[in-house]
Amino acid sequence: MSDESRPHRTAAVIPAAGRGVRLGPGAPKALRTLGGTPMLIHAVRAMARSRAVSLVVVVAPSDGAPEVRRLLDEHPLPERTEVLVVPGRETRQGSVRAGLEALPADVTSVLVHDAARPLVPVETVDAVIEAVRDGAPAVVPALALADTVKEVEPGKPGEPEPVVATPERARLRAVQTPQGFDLATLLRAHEKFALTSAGASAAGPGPGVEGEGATDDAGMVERLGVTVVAVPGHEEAFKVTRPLDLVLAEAVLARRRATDAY
Ligand SMILES: Nc1ccn([C@@H]2O[C@H](COP(=O)(O)OP(=O)(O)OP(=O)(O)O)[C@@H](O)[C@H]2O)c(=O)n1
Ligand SMILES: C[C@](O)(CO)[C@H](O)COP(=O)(O)O
Repeated sequence: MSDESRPHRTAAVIPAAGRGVRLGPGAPKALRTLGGTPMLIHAVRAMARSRAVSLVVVVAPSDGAPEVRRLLDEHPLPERTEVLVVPGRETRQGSVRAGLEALPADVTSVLVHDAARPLVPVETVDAVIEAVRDGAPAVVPALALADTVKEVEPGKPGEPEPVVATPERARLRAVQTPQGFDLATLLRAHEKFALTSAGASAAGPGPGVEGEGATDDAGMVERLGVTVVAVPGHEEAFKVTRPLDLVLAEAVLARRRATDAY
């Protein structure tokens, strides 16, 4: 819960330490370019565009912190924005934790934003921050789905998989980042996750969380029994995961540069 007597300070943690295996061979995903600029720099700028974010912690590939520091120095941010770089860990959640551990004591709320979502608009960032500052302990930007979703019994790759259920689409959302949190709540969630699971819990998932451990930070907060709320996400906040996403990201960026002096 947020302490009303403390002044707000919001930081953003950007996990950028992944390899980008699904994108195919090449440099670590966050360092690959989009419109000539590393994806990570786009993501950092997306956070810094919000006047409410005064600190960005970049979690670099474990052997790439000096290179990331150099890139950040070459792409300066508004003066109001401080940037720290820390080395990442083996899993996304480990990398997020490394970023949280670097936060100074005056930070009260935090955004966790994938470097792999370079084009999130500032309106989405601000909507998440506003909901946290209004008292929600955990906030996710989310979109309704266009496809029908089936639950299957996973089989061997390439083999038909039996469908076991069709969840009601109107109740489903695809969640994006930045996800926003009261910092104390997210720290508690990470501590519990690290203690109970070292990844995936032998005791099975907590309330409202399916299989494979938590794939996002809000999922870990759900395990505490704390309510997570969704605010409208944005189509352009999509995650660059596979090669086709890179084509779409280049097109969105080219359109912005042509129309918005981006
Ligand atoms: N050990 C890891 C793994 C992931 N990430 C970050 O978490 C975000 C979301 O992860 P994802 O899109 O899955 O990136 P990768 O893990 O790089 O992708 P892949 O699974 O295809 O290798 C990315 O910004 C990625 O850099 C991280 O900081 N540390
Ligand atoms: C955090 C996330 O972007 C929310 O949709 C997503 O869960 C990350 O998944 P990934 O497999 O680590 O890319």
